[in-house]
Amino acid sequence: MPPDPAVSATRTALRRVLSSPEAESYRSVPWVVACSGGADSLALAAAAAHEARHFGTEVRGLVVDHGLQVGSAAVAERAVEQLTAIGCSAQVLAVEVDGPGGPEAAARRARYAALRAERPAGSPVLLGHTLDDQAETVLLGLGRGSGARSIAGMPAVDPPWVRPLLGVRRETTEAACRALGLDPWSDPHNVDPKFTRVRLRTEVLPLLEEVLQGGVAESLARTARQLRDDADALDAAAAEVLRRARTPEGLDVLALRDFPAAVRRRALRDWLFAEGVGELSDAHLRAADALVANWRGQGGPALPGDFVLRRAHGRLRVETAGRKPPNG
Ligand SMILES: Nc1ncnc2c1ncn2[C@@H]1O[C@H](COP(=O)(O)OP(=O)(O)OP(=O)(O)O)[C@@H](O)[C@H]1O
Repeated sequence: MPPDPAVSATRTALRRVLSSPEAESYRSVPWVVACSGGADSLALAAAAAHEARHFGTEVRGLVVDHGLQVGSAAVAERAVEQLTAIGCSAQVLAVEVDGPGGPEAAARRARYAALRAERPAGSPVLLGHTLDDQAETVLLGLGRGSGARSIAGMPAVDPPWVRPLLGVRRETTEAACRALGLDPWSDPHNVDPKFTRVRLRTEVLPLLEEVLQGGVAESLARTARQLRDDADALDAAAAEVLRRARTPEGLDVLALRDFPAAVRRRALRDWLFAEGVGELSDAHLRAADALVANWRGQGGPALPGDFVLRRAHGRLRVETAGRKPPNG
């Protein structure tokens, strides 16, 4: 009997990503699947267990127990049971969740650190993000105005992370689990409207789908792919411009000036970052860029971390606020 269409879709998606040139080194090493016990990562694990036989490799499931919800250990054990039943070796990683930024951010940090540390050297870690997650990421990035990189969404291959299901709908992973007799865990957080993402998923996206008569999630995911290609090209151009503009005395303004603003600002952002200046806003970068492309002798902008950018003798330099060399 041919496999269920949802099961086929998850397998095809996985095969496609792991056959791509970017994933070449991952084909014959063990694959790790990060599994929460939810439908996305359980369907992913089942697809991986099936495909691994063709690739001549094996699958290890890692289930992170953040210990934040009552009964989390039982949820993790249940995920391990199901992973074992579909032919993966599996283990629970219990992590300590603390540090800045609230419990969600701390849990994410602890999860990724544990997965990275536990994976066999050279192995990919497969994550179950779906097309719906991608659409939500893009919409959130757009709404927050956080720049091309965040609107470009999550990449499919970002070593050691691999996201084979970015082109697969969440409803497909749920259908695949049903067809395979798996019993995914429903995270109560996924329906709690105190989380921004949940409201996006349950209120904003359905309304947009209705107003635009469907296809919104796919369109957002397509936008992400296109922007990713554009952002990659601009980043590569900026890296080359930056390579030529660096001098021991600072950044050569003339080597930057005639490039498009999108390239200049990226080069400036990367240079400032390398100089130890982070947390840059769009306004900071525009003010920095004005020193290059629209200079009328004005002073440079103050930058986060008590730094100031100055232009002198045709060079840009980052200085600690307070020092003031002659203009030039
Ligand atoms: N407890 C967990 N144990 C192992 N893997 C997990 C766990 N939680 C999430 N994952 C992995 O991460 C994927 C994405 O999960 P989820 O959407 O909940 O993450 P998130 O909190 O939105 O954070 P991010 O999108 O940054 O990963 C899952 O499909 C799964 O592969």
